Formats: sequence, structure tokens, C-alpha cells
Amino acid sequence: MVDVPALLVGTPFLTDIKPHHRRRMIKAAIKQLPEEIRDEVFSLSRTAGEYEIDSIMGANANSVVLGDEEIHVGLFVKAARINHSCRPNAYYRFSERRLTIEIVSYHAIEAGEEIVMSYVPLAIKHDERRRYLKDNWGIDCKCSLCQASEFDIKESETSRNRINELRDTILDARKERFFQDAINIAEDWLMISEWERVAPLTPEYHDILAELYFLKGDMVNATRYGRMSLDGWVRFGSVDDEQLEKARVFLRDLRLVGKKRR
Ligand SMILES: C[S@@+](CC[C@H](N)C(=O)[O-])C[C@H]1O[C@@H](n2cnc3c(N)ncnc32)[C@H](O)[C@@H]1O
Repeated sequence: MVDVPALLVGTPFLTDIKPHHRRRMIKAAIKQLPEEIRDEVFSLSRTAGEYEIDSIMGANANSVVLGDEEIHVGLFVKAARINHSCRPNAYYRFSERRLTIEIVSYHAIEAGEEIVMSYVPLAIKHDERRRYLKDNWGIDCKCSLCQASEFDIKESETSRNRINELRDTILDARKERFFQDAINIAEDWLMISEWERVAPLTPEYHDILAELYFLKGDMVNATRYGRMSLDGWVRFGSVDDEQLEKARVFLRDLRLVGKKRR
């Protein structure tokens, strides 16, 4: 799903302008929107009156980075309807070139399945995630994971810790030039990640394997995984996706190395 911002506001405007001026100016901007979008924006509010604008922006806006790391707050009315889950099936990313937000699913979404994304970095622990959601969004998270049994929550924490440990072990093995060990560990890393339904995205995993096979001197598998990675990033595709470009460059460099060897 691709969504365009109804509003895009620089953070200095939110922090430096007196609240009543800020609210007045944002309200004036909303009123200039086409009627259909304006109605959708106002329907995001849970209060009326003076704090209506705070309620709309506070519970629905997304942070996006523009230019030289300049943080803006964007109000995307379709994306604003997506709830948080600690076990998401989608994530959002911002395309600076198109000024759009893209909601990308991690895997095929079943008919009737709710699309959910994480408002919090997933690498942090369950309690920290809940605290972050409470402090920053005022949410007592009711996602499927937070409502699962204590046993399931613990099991999920153990899997996520294991995923982080395995990732570090892969990097250590690569540094020590134990490339085959790193490749074997990467398989476990993907298996547990798929089970837990968290990152790595499949092309991320293919990137790592392509590089490890390249370092091992196995050009056939390096190319194979390099192609899978490129294919994956094209499917996840975005016009300004750095990873897609990296996968292209990797394959181009592999071809150059191959030519030199011949
Ligand atoms: C960006 S909106 C999401 C869409 C909203 N539920 C709607 O119907 O328009 C964020 C608000 O949704 C609710 N919400 C989203 N995810 C939640 C979750 N995991 N647990 C409880 N409330 C959640 C909270 O009220 C939060 O302020």
C-alpha cells in the first residue's frame, strides 16, 4: 500500500512555535485540503475542541527523515489506520523521492488477516516495548503477542534473544574467516527468524549468504544468492531503496571479478 501525506511538518515547527499558534496553523492547513481528505483527517481525532489537532497528530503521525537527516512528522491518513503489533506482518518505509509512505508486508497476508506493524524497534525486550508504547503513544498494547500466555511471551523472548545472538555469532565467524561456519549458523538464524516471524527479511539473509560465499571463493553460490537477494529487494522494491542498489552493485562486481579471472 502506498500513501501520500495529508500533512508534512518539520519538527522545529512542532517544538519551537507556541502550542496555540501551532494548532491554529495546522488546523488552517488541514482546512485547505480537499474535502474528502480533510474529513478523513478530522475522523482520526478522538477529542474535539482546542486539543483536537494534538489528538490527531499525537496518535496518528509518523516520523520520516527528509534531506540531511531532518526529521519531519507526516500524517498519512490510510497508514494511520494500521494498529501496532509486537508481532507485525508489515512495516512502513518512507520514500524521500516520492514523498510517500509504503506499507510492505513481510509475507503473504491471508484473507481476513489484520495488517499490523510495529511502532517500536522490535529488537528491544517485551517489557521495554510495552513501556515505550505507553510513554510515547499512551498505548497499553493489546496485540496478539501481548495477549498471549506468559509461556508464549517467554518463548518469543527466548527466540528473539537467540536471533540476536546468532547474528552476532555470524559476524564473529566472518571476522575470524570461518566462512562455512558462518553460513551454517546463518541457516539457523533464518529458521528461528521465520518461526518467530521477525527480521531478517529473506533478501537480507540472501545478502549475507552471497557475501559469505564470495569471501569463501565460491562464486557459483555467491551469484546464486546475489540474484535471490536482488530479486527479493525488487519485490520489496522502493525507488530509493539502498539495499536494492547494493544488491545490483554486488552482482555487477561479481561479474567483473569473474571476467578478470577468465
Ligand atoms: C495510528 S492509530 C491506529 C488506528 C486506530 N486503531 C484507528 O482505528 O484509527 C493509533 C491508535 O490505535 C490504538 N492502537 C493501535 N495499536 C494498538 C495496540 N497494539 N493496542 C492497543 N491500542 C492500539 C491506540 O488507541 C493508538 O493511539
